Amino acid sequence: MGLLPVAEAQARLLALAPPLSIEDAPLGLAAGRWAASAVTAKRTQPARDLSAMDGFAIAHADLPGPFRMIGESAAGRPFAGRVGAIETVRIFTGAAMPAGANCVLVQEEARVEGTLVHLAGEGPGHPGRNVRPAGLDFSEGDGLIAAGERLTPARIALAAVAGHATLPVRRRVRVAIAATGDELRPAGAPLGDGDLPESNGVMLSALLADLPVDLLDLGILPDRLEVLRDAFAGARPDVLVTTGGASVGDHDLVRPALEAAGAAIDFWRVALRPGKPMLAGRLGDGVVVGLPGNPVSAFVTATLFVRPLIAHLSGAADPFPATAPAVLGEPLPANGERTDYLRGRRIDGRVHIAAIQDSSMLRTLARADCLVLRQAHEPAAAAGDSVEILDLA
Ligand SMILES: Nc1nc2c(c(=O)[nH]1)N[C@H]1C(S)=C(S)[C@@H](COP(=O)(O)OP(=O)(O)OC[C@H]3O[C@@H](n4cnc5c(N)ncnc54)[C@H](O)[C@@H]3O)O[C@H]1N2
Ligand code: MOO
Repeated sequence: MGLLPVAEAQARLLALAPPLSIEDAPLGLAAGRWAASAVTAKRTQPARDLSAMDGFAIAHADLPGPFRMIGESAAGRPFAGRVGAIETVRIFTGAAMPAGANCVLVQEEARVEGTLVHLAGEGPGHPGRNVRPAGLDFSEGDGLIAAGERLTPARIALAAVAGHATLPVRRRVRVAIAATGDELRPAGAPLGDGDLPESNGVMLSALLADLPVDLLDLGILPDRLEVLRDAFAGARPDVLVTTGGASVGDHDLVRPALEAAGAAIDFWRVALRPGKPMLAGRLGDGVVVGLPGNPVSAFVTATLFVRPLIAHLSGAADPFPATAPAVLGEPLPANGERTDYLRGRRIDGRVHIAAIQDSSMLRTLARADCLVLRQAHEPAAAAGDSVEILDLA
């Protein structure tokens, strides 16, 4: 198997499984998920003409008044009668406009004497002034959220006011995470000679925290084929994510262990730096993604592959991270055959590239606020050139 171009690998990964089944989620549990079908308005908003201000509902033709106050309209308590000639109704923001009135005199421009209201300012300039007409926001039957759009806080609120208590979403994704490597110990545990605190598993959990996942931590697995095989075969999640053991060394057993567990590997090795040795395939009814062990490689491949896979399974129409243009702070050499994601940091509007890009170095990753994308075979770039970045901030 040669090196697969990144975009091709991403497409093949998503093709391994369709989005998960649909369920109705209460609004409070729908946030951050994706609409599984189009959401339309069950009602018109506002349902009728409402006042946009606190003041007095009048007929514009009756200006300059004075007006005789005949009642009150508050939000939720509309005035039942009708505003006749040079009459007014005390009205509050969000309250229904009474019949016969077509604008609102704001209270700052009114002087009240008993039941008489005098104009004490410019007054509403035209009929309809300070009134929100019925249907200003949307009308019953309008399409509000498209299938595949993320349910942001604003869309949750929109759905609520459109009359929905639940929204159609894909079920949550069950994700199992396994770190592999004899040298790994849980963070904070005592370390023997050659031991290393485990960091990829906790990084992955953190990286997926804003996605609709139920995480299953398979912990740290040793470099032993049978142990790996049994752990991989037993988990049965929607997505199994492994880290480490993906390369070609004698102790890199993830691929053979997955195959022994019954996995069909779809691809191994991507034209990507960092992250070349990643693999993906099907295991049982789920998808397995094997990430490289180097911490920055694991981060980059999780960002480019695991998060988009979870978004895709959750019904996202646009599952891949967005890139944006930025101005390069220093020159970059021509790129080789692998698409490069360089740790960068924006200072005064220019992006500066960390001098050493070794994929073991977490401190440069933690300091980076973006990844600078260099396409395979991209020519050298000068300071001031535009580059594409992936925002990490
Ligand atoms: N002869 C070759 N050697 C290597 C190649 C190659 O093509 N030919 N590829 C290199 C590349 S690129 C990468 S990336 C690494 C990835 O290899 P593995 O996925 O097999 O990763 P490991 O060997 O298991 O670990 C690499 C490194 O990362 C540390 N590690 C692993 N897991 C964790 C974890 N959960 N938390 C923290 N740190 C972890 C591990 O201790 C190693 O230091 O292979 C190159 N080699
Ligand atoms: O791809 Mo490895 O991730 O270059 O270090």
